[in-house]
Order: sequence, then structure tokens, then C-alpha cells
Amino acid sequence: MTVAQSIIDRLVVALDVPTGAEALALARTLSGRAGMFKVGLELFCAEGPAFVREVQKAGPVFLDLKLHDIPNTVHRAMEALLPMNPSLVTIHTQGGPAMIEAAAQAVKAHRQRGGRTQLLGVTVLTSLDREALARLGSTAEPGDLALHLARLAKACGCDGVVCSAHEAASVRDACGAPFHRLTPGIRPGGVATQDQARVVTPAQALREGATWLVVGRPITQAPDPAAAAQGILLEMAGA
Ligand SMILES: O=C(O)c1cc(=O)[nH]c(=O)n1[C@@H]1O[C@H](COP(=O)(O)O)[C@@H](O)[C@H]1O
Repeated sequence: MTVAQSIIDRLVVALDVPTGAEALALARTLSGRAGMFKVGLELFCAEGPAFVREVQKAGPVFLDLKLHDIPNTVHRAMEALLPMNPSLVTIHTQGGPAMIEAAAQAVKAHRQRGGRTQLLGVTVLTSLDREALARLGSTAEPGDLALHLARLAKACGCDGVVCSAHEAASVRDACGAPFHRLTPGIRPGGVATQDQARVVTPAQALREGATWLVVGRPITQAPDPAAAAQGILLEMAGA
């Protein structure tokens, strides 16, 4: 069965493998079965900007560096990475309003120069549950805090947020459909949760209103990554 391009575009594969060579081989294997490839801190620190440009030959890149620092530092780091013209970049919303605005200003200036990058704010990591938040000193429910941070991210100029798909529908209702919801913590039925706490199946994530699904280990650690990606796409197509 062929899967519509509009579904393929919504699958983002996290290239969480140790070397650039492995990541490029994986990106080529998955070409046509993913709409975007995510380069995270591990690979970016090891391989740098030239590697990002290599991955861009196989598909659009989500450069997930989750910046979190004082506003000036984040603004300058953002200016340094935007010439790579990734499709998506991330900051931690918990860096505060001035930091989010500083990142958004850099992204806006980049787009005025013809760039295409969109800025997403990470709300509450999908690895955190209520108990972990309590140990951090917060009495909030993860979903309530994620929604609060999504509203803040929108007010400060982000194009969307990273949240659990459990929160995608409430974020869409509060912030509007054009404000993106990128949802990690995706686990097809029967696949181990590992270090994720707030998990959702691919079909459920789409039904909840996720714009993009981020999937790492269920594809990258599968015996046949292309078949695993195809299985997830078929589940998404049937949602
Ligand atoms: O920003 C992210 O991409 C992210 C945010 C979040 O809250 N949770 C989360 O898991 N991620 C990323 O999404 C990917 C999930 O990988 P798997 O758990 O292997 O599917 C990893 O690359 C994480 O860095």
C-alpha cells in the first residue's frame, strides 16, 4: 500500500546514532519514508554544520539543539546556526520570555532575508511525569504546565511547540491550528517505552492533532528500519 505524501511529511525520524556515517546511511535508507530528519546535540557536536548540509541532501533537517541560556547568548547562538537554514530549530521555553523573544527575533530576521526556519519551544520533556516535576519543585500536572508554556511560546513569537501528543489537542485549541505541535514519545503498540514517560501510539498522536511525529529508536534500532518506518506510516495513514 502506498502512503500519501501528506502523511510521510508528518513523520520526523530522529537520527540518534553515534556517527555521521551511520546517520547518513540511515537517512538514505529512509529516503521517501520520512518528511524530515532530526539532528540532535550528540551528532551536531560530533559532526558540525557541514554534516547538517550533507543530511539536507537526503531531506529537510530539524536541528534540535534545545537552546537554554541567557537571552543574549541564545540570540547569538541562533544567529550562528541559522545560516544552515534548518527547517526547524528548538529552544527550551523554560529559559523564560526574554530568552524566547531573543530567539524569535533572530529567526524573524533570518526569514526576512529569505530563510525558511521555524522556531519551536520545548514545553515539558516527554521523559518527565508528575513525580519528576515534583522532584524539580513543581506541583503542576505535566499537561497543564505544557499548555501554559505553549501559550507563553506563542506570545513570545515561536511558530509552535514540542509537547507530548497527550497535550496536542489542548495546545491546538488554545493556540490555534497553525501553531505547530511536534510530538516525540511515540511508541507503536508493543514497543518498549524506554526512558519516555508520556507516550502515545502513532495513530493516536495524529488523532490528537500532532503536526509532526518524532520517532527515534522504534525505527533506528529496528532490525529493518525502512520496514519499521513503513509500519508507522501505515498506522498513521489509518488514523
Ligand atoms: O525535542 C525533542 O525532539 C524531544 C523533546 C521531548 O520532549 N522528548 C523527546 O524525546 N525529544 C526527542 O525525540 C526523540 C525521541 O526518540 P525515541 O524515544 O527514541 O523515539 C529523541 O531524539 C529526543 O531527543
